[in-house]
Amino acid sequence: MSVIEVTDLRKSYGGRSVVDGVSFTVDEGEIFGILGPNGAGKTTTVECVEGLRVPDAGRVRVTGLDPVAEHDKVAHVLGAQLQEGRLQEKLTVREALQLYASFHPHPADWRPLAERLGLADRLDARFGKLSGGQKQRLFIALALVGNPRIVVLDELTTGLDPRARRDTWQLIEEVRDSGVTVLLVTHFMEEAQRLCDRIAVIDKGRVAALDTPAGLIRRSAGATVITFTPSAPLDEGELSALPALASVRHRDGRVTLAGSDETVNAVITLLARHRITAHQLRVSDATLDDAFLDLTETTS
Ligand SMILES: Nc1ncnc2c1ncn2[C@@H]1O[C@H](COP(=O)(O)OP(=O)(O)OP(=O)(O)O)[C@@H](O)[C@H]1O
Repeated sequence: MSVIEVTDLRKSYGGRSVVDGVSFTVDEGEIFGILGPNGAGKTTTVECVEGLRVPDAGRVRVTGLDPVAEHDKVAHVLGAQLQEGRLQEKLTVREALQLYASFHPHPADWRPLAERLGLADRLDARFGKLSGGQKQRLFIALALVGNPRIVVLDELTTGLDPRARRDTWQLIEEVRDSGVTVLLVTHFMEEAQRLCDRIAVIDKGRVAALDTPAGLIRRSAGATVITFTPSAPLDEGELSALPALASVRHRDGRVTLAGSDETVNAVITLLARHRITAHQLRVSDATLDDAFLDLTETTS
């Protein structure tokens, strides 16, 4: 069952189109990622879902509700993460949780929520004194305190160290496991690959691809990557004529080819023919990073 439906969403600022016909649906219980380069229109899209911006055209429904016309009802089913500047420095964790719980008709009990998010011993700490990771955990708690069915998290782990980021990922999985649908906006491929059931790659205001992380990798042109240091220079013309080749890169004497299994076999034959040895030969599957670059480059 879809809990979010976005159909042909459009939004311009000062005549410049930043969201240009975006459509996707989010199923109940999934972690749905919105991934894209800076300025792609990700935040504008999710803010239309939250009812914070009014679309120029298109249709947005959250559990069947219109986020603009029925904003109050949507605010109770959809929990949005606050942007950092929106919480007063002097507010304590307890006060923030109590305040946000008071906005909702059927709030969650904030005490076990604080416990679950590792904030139980920080209840009297002021917001301004929290670490980056603690602030992010508080934002998740505030987004969940209204007992929403859906939570929107935008660039949640930006600025966190690797450990805090991993802890936050675990929390997001726990939130999903508790039955809440997650709409996650992110820049980080690793984050999207690890967490998301499906991802919409947004580029220049359009959906460039929508699939599972594995599906996005499969559909990118260079799904297999082969890297080696040749014992003698290779002929560029012969390299670029390899079958199913998506890209060739040279760096510090190493050659990296993206393509398919066919490319791998052909380059090995080519090397053997020229009696060139491939040192430190590595063959690997492309990552979501490779797929992302491929997908966002080809839509220009
Ligand atoms: N209120 C506004 N008025 C004018 N332009 C805006 C406004 N909000 C966003 N923009 C512009 O619209 C474009 C898309 O912005 P948006 O924040 O949706 O992108 P994004 O994909 O979330 O980017 P980022 O990853 O950098 O946050 C950007 O070029 C931005 O400068």
